[in-house]
Parts: sequence; structure tokens; C-alpha cells
Amino acid sequence: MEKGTSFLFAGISFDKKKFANDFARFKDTKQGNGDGPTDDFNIGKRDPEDVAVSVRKRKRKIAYVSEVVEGFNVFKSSKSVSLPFEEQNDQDEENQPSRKKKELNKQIEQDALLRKKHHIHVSGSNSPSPLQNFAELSSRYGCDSYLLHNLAELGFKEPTPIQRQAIPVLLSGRECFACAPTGSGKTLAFVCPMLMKLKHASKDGIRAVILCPTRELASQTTRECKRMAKGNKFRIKLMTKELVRNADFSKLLCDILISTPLRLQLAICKKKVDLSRVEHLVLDESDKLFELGMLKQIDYVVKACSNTSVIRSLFSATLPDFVEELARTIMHDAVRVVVGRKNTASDTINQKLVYAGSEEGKLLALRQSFAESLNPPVLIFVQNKKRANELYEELKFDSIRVGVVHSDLAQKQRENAVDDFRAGNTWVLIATDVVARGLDFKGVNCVINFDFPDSAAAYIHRIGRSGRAGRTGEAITFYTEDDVLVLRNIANVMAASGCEVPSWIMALPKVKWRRHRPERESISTNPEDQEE
Ligand SMILES: Nc1ncnc2c1ncn2[C@@H]1O[C@H](COP(=O)(O)OP(=O)(O)OP(=O)(O)O)[C@@H](O)[C@H]1O
Repeated sequence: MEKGTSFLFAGISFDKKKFANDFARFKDTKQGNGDGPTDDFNIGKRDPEDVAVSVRKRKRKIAYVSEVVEGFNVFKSSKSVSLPFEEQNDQDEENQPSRKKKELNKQIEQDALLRKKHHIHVSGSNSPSPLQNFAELSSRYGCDSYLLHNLAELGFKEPTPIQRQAIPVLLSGRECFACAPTGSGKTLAFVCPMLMKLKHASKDGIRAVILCPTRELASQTTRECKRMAKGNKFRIKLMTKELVRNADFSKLLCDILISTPLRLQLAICKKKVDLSRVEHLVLDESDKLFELGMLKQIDYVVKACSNTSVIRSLFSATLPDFVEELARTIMHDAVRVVVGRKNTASDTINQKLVYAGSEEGKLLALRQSFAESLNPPVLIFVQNKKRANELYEELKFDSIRVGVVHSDLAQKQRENAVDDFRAGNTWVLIATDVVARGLDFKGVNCVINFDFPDSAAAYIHRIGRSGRAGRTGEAITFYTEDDVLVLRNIANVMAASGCEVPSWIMALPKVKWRRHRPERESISTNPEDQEE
């Protein structure tokens, strides 16, 4: 046996070459950060007698606790499970096997009931119990009071379903793959355990990285992180262009770094950033990050986080199969958590399809609906930057306070457009998909898909800017003859979340949906403009 290796493997013949990755994770494991049973792995610091007892207990426990609610293990499973606090039991089950078994069965039953109540589905071995309430962060995991105080200050009384399950998974040192509806509190589900695991600010370098697909989302996540960390001295930094250009990262104090993939890749390439001590890596909006355009950058970052005990987690409201496949290649012993049905829209959004006939018809329908009842704030999505500018020019003169955001604008202009909308200075924001994901516009009453979305996932994320955190919202999608071919795909999403869909649409043939971006006539009610 190799020197310094955990004696959990004593007596086991272990092919280190074949299982090099798995082996490396045990070698320098840092899994116990002082909040529970994971401490058992820090055997160097403990009395050998205590450790031997605790290892005997752990081995027995692993044999008992096995709960795979959804019925299959998605990711590579290992027996090296760090069990949460409450699953440790000091009683000697050899003397009282039936009592022990009964208790375990009762716990499993309770967990299953709680999960059922909140539509939580888990797969992966030994998934920890879901949280009953935020107080359990303290009783089960020894959460610091500053965090509980911040939760209370933000008015968060109960954990949302994804928080109930993903927080214990991450706190127990397991990797996590999570899919939950838009606006259901996924940010807190990864920020809270990250802050708890990191415990204090340190000068050891970057210990956590959160990747987001857009700058706007990265900036919002930084804000959320800081709000949650208030009262602790964590250094939380957003990777900006200036930071990449000017910062001396060897001197920069930073515990948590939030970035888009490209910026972080550039910083790594310039040998400016050392990610070898990263303990937590979050890929937010993971399906977007795993699309072809960003995959290389993600790969680069994942490799740079070379610490063998890094805990990776993936979060999104949509979970296509290809992402699961890719995740399988990088994740280890992960627990998969799905809230509700996979790839459905939030059920607090009332969704409607409106036939607008033609491009001109869309503009007339929009003007008419604004004239009848404009209930701001309203977010309007269009297909591309050109169309965003065209629609902006049209609405600018309608006495509507309107803004526009797309990726051709300077960063400052993008920020201003979003901030103005958030602050109520503009009532209507015209946008491309650059703000379709993750952005938390609290009071958006209505999302209008002026142009049909290019995928079902895009639809779910776009309309998910309304109806957040349990509020109700409305989503209107215009379509023309150009969109009829893919209408059924959106109709399926609508039907799955309980919205009414005309039967003729549900009778349309199912088509495999490739990126739907038809050529569209310019947006204008002025015939001369259209002739140009
Ligand atoms: N436990 C809670 N109770 C009440 N509100 C909460 C709770 N957790 C988070 N929220 C609020 O819910 C809103 C949505 O949260 P968040 O932005 O994390 O959603 P999300 O699931 O990441 O959405 P998306 O898929 O669109 O990115 C935020 O305004 C957040 O402050």
C-alpha cells in the first residue's frame, strides 16, 4: 500500500493504473471540511483508535444506505461516500440490527415523502436527505450564523425544491448535476454550500469558480454571491476585461471567481490565473456552456482546475441528453437531481400562441396589445441584433419607454439597458437571446416572443424571465406560416406545463428541430423601408 494512502483500501487489491482518476481523489482528499462525517477522511489529524472505529461504522453504513429513487445511476459510482451528519449513528447495529434497520427505513420513507411532495427526483447512490427547512443547515451541517442571517434578511423562509436537495448533496462532498425550472432558486442552491464549505476567506488563492455563459449573468451571480456572503470576509471577484488585462493574479486576493468561459480561458492562457487549488467548480446554465461554441473553453477551464478533490456541479433549467453524456465524462460519483419534469417551463407562467399572419401583422398585434393593456415591465425577444434595432426604432416613437440589448452593444450600454429595465426607467426591453438565460428580472409580467425561438430550450429560458420565485407571469409567442413546421415542439412544452393548446397544433407531425431561424422580412410598418 502506498505511503500516505487512506487505509480504507487495506487488504483490497486495487488496480491504480486503471482507476488512476478515482485513486487520485482519495490520495490527497480534502473532503472533510469540518462539517460532519467527511471529517473522517482527515485521518492524519485524528487519533488512530477513533478513526478505526469510525471507519468500521462507515463500512457498515455504506452497506445499508442505498437509495436510488429514480431507479438508475447516471454517473460512475464509487463506494467512497461521504455521508451527511444525520446519517451517522453511534449505536452498534450488530447488537441492534432490526432497530437500526427500522430507523434507516423510516428516514428513507421520510425522505421519499418530502421528495414526492416537492417533485424532487434523485438518482445516484446514497443521496443525502433533502432539507426540511433552512434551520437544518445549522443542525445538520453547522452552518455559520451570518449565512442564516442573510437568508432571513432576504426573506427566504423555506428552501425551494432544488435547494432542499442540491444543498445537502454538495455539502456531503458529492458532485451534482441539477435540473430545475427557471426562477426556482438554483443560484442559492450552489452558492450556499460553496460558502459553507469554504468557511472563511483565505490567502491560498482561488478556491471556487463559477462559470456563466454571459457577462450579464456573471455579473448578477457575483452580486448574489456577495449578498449571501455579507458578514464574512470572502473576496468575491467578477472576471472583467480590465482584470484579465491588468491584474497580477499572483497578488490578487480572491476566494471565489465568477467569469464567462472565454475570459477565464484567456486569463489561464496568459498564465495569469492559477486554478490548481479550486475546490468547487460550478457550471451554471450548463447546457449552454456545453454547446459547441463554448465547449473548448469549458474543457480548458475544467482541466486547469487540476485539484483532484475538486467538486464539480452543473445547473440548468434544461437538460438535453447530450449534456448528460458529456457530463458523464467529467463527473465522478455525481448525484443527479431533477425537479419536476425535465425540460418543462415553470408552471406559474400562462403561455399563449398567437397567429400573426405576417411580419407586419406581428407589429400591428404588438401595438394593439400595448394600446389595450400594457402591463410593464415587458420583455420582447427577437431573432437577431438587426431585428432588435429595427423593433427598437419602431417602438421608440410610440410613447413607450423602451430599451434594447444585444451583443453588438458596448458592455456599458448592455449594462445600462438591463439596469434601466430593472429600475423601471424603461418599461419594455427588446432583446436577443443574450438575456434569455439566468437573468433575474423580478417583476417581469410578460414575455413576448416577437420572433419564434430557435429551440425548445430557448423558449423555456426566454419565457422563464417571468413567473419567477413562485410569482405568476405571462408568455405570448407570435407565429407566422414560417414557424408552423416547428409549432408542435413549443406546443409540447406548453401542454407539459398544463397550458391549453389547440388540438390542431397537437395533431401536427412531430419534426426533429434543427435551429429554427428563417429569413424574415424587416420589421417596419413603413412600406418604403421594406422596399429598400
Ligand atoms: N428560498 C427562496 N425563497 C424565496 N425566494 C428565493 C429563494 N431562493 C431564491 N429566491 C429568489 O428566486 C429568484 C430566482 O432565483 P434564481 O435566479 O436563482 O433562479 P434560477 O433557478 O437560477 O433561474 P434561471 O433558470 O432562470 O437561471 C431570485 O429572485 C431569488 O432571490
